Amino acid sequence: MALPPYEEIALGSLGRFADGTVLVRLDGPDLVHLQTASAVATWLEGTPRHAAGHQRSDCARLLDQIVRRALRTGQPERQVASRVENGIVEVHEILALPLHTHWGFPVALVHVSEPQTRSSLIEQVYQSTREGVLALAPVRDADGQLCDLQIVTLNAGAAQLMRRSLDSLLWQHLSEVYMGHHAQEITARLFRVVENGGSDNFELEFIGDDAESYLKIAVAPLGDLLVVTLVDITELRTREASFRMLFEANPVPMWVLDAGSLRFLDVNTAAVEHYGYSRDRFLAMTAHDIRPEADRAELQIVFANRTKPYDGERIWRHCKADGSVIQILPYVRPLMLRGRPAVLAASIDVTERQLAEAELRRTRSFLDTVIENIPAMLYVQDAVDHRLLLVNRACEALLGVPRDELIGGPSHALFQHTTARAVLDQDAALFRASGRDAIVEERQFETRGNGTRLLHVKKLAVSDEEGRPQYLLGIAEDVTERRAVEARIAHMAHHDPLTDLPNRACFRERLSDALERQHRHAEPAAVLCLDLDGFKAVNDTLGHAAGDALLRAVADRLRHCVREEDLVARFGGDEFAILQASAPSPEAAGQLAARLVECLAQPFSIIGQKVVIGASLGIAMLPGDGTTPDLLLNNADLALYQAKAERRGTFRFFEPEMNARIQARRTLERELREALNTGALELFYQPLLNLRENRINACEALLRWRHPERGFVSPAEFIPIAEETGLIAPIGEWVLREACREAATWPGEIKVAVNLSPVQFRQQSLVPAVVSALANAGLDPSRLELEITESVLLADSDANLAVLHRLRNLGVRIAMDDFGTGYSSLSYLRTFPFDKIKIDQSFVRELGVNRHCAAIVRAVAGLGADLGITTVAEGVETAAQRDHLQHEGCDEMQGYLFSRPLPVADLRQLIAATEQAARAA
Ligand SMILES: Nc1nc2c(ncn2[C@@H]2O[C@H](COP(=O)(O)O[C@H]3[C@@H](O)[C@H](n4cnc5c(=O)[nH]c(N)nc54)O[C@@H]3COP(=O)(O)O)[C@@H](O)[C@H]2O)c(=O)[nH]1
Repeated sequence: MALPPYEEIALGSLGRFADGTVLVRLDGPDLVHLQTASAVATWLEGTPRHAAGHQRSDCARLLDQIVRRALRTGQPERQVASRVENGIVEVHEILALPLHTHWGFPVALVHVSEPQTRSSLIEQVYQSTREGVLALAPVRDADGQLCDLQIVTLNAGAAQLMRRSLDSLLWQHLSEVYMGHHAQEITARLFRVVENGGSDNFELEFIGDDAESYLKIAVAPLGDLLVVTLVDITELRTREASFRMLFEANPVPMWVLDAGSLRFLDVNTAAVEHYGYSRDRFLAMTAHDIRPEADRAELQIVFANRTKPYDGERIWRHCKADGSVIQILPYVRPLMLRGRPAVLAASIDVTERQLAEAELRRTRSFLDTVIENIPAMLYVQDAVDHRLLLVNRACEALLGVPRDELIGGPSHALFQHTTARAVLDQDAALFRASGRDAIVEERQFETRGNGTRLLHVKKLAVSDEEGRPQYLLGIAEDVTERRAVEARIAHMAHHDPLTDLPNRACFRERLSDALERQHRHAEPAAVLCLDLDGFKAVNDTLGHAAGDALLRAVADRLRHCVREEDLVARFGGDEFAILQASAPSPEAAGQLAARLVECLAQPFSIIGQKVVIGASLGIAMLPGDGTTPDLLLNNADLALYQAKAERRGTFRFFEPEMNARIQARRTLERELREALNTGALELFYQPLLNLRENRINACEALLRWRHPERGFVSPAEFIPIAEETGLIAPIGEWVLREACREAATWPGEIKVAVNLSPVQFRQQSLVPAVVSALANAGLDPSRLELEITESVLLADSDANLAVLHRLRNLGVRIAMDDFGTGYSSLSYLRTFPFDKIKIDQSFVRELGVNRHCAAIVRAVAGLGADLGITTVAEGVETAAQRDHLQHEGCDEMQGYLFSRPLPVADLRQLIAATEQAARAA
């Protein structure tokens, strides 16, 4: 574009300034030089116009920048620019002025001044460097010997480092310059370079007037001159000192190793103290030496392949001087020391930490084992989302769900909907209470894999430091079986195992409740004590299995006889009790007792046999007959005792006087037991006179109890007691032995008669006892007559008949006593071949008074004669009775008329007298 004359005129009007100007236009993104003065073109390194593709000089770039800045700001821009050419530095001032023109595009007028200064670049560098540079010229004496050095040039840096002005140092002899306490050493080293050539490098401390500094000094010859370079290394030295201090005073064991040989180059005090090796010993060792043999190869590999510091990557083992091995975590940094690669290592002893961590791991493992193996289900769930975080093995087993399915799932999903809802509500309540109270409960859970289980659950809320609910810890024990066993044990503790009826303890509790109700609501009730009649015989004859079966059958009947609100209990043996609740009156209790008697009197079928027993009952009413369970039971028992004593198969109400009566009876029982042991029992004998020959045919042994206070106690009084208490067995055996022994002393034709109780037939020992008595006495069996009553054949007839046959087979004679008093006396004569019939004394007594009795006596005497059975009349007290009996054909008589029962000595006399009289007749 050709410049319009106006611009040329404008430039021309600048006069000599125009030589240093350039007019620049902004053309789009480019700057176009419209008019460039030749001086500026030269300044721009001979590139008068900027052309695309040309390498732009620094000056052109500078001009470009300042123009753009001026055009952008619309303000004049000024800058100083240095231009280096042939080692000469020219400094120009550049001024850019934005112009307002009518051309419509931005134009700037730039003025580049004449060089303001022109200087040598070397000189500038030499003067501006902070390093000191001096040139020293040798000074020789008259002999040509080097005696000093003279500063022939120095830069500002040298003057500053020597803390003097440049002018004061220039041309000075070195000997005149203060160089501190190293002056001699410095001079000597400089002289050596002058004399020997070569170069020298050294460092020294330079102490000035106010501060000390460290200089690194390099000396090199330059022709005849010495060039000395001074570098301030004070900062470096300070850093080194700091490092040294950090290293040495560091509480962490540290050392520096040669990277190649791994030899210790330096160790700090902490290392010496911690490892126990002296510093010298350390410095004589390599890093291998402080490691166990087995770890050394690995160390070598690590150092050979290491590309980066192995900071705390792994634990190493180090050996201390005392032989102990420690675990350390190394932190290693590579560095250069004295020109050689080295490593700085810090070793943190983590032995304690490792031990603690190992202990922690062990503890954790132990706890894991405990948690895993406790037989209770243990789980932890998140407090917020209820997800299970931990479950143990028992948990899996109990729920029947694998752990993987449990963890992460909501705890309530384990249960059915209703249970889950209740569990959630309960957990929420627990967290609301801030975990102050644990929840303990037993609940039935419907598990996914194990059906319904009864769990004893304890739940604890675990909160964070701020008290926010964090976890819920649950411990649950499956108590399904235990509770069942406990219930069974509780049942057993309160029930009789044979009949499953409540036992005495349970009865007492219920009786206590009944008393309480009676006390509060005046509810009457009755206690009925029941004892089976004839149970022992079943047990003895049919065996215990039959006895047990009978007791179970009795229990069933009793259950059916009472109302639901009543209670039937078994106290043991054949003792039962009934608590008749809300018994309206003694009549109602009596009706129940009668019903029970009636019910139990019905035959039982036990192991294929028909068994008939009975029951006796005693009744005590609440509260009149006692205000405590024990008293009521005791009084009902007294009533039962009375019932049994009077007549079996009946019941009695308690009466206060029973107590005294029964106490007396119990005293008698105790004394009878003592009598048997102390020899207070003895036998009297009453002769049975042959009515035809007037001779003694036999003598009946009649038991007597010589009581120390009461005198003779009648057998009619104590035999029933002996039968009830079982004492009849030893007493009966004693009578047999004693009677046989005595009879053996009598004339040979006189027999001895011994009474047998029906109870003795229940003893398996009866037959052996008879055999033994006969054998011991040496008595012929035919001289022993055993008297039995109808009752022997009444109960257990088959078994007792069998015993009778066995006895008779021994040769013993069997007599039917009290004949005529029973209902079936005659039929028994058909049942068993009796040897003798004793007509009961009640018939004899009425002879001559009651014609029926005479008829009966006649009939029995005739029957005996016809059947070949000896007939005896008992209780003959008068001659008329004797005559009558003699007339009717009775064989023998027994009674006071001839003789009362006599002590043995008297009997012997009577026998002798009778024998003598008979012989005389
Ligand atoms: N099992 C056993 N029973 C025995 C034994 N010893 C006796 N007894 C039975 O005791 C009952 C009472 O006997 P006891 O008081 O000895 O009375 C007997 C006679 O004393 C009495 N008796 C004899 N003669 C007369 C008389 O003329 N008048 C009169 N009032 N009583 C007289 O009769 C009793 C003998 O009766 P019994 O036995 O029926 O022959 C009694 O039942 C004895 O059986 C024993 O060791 N074991």
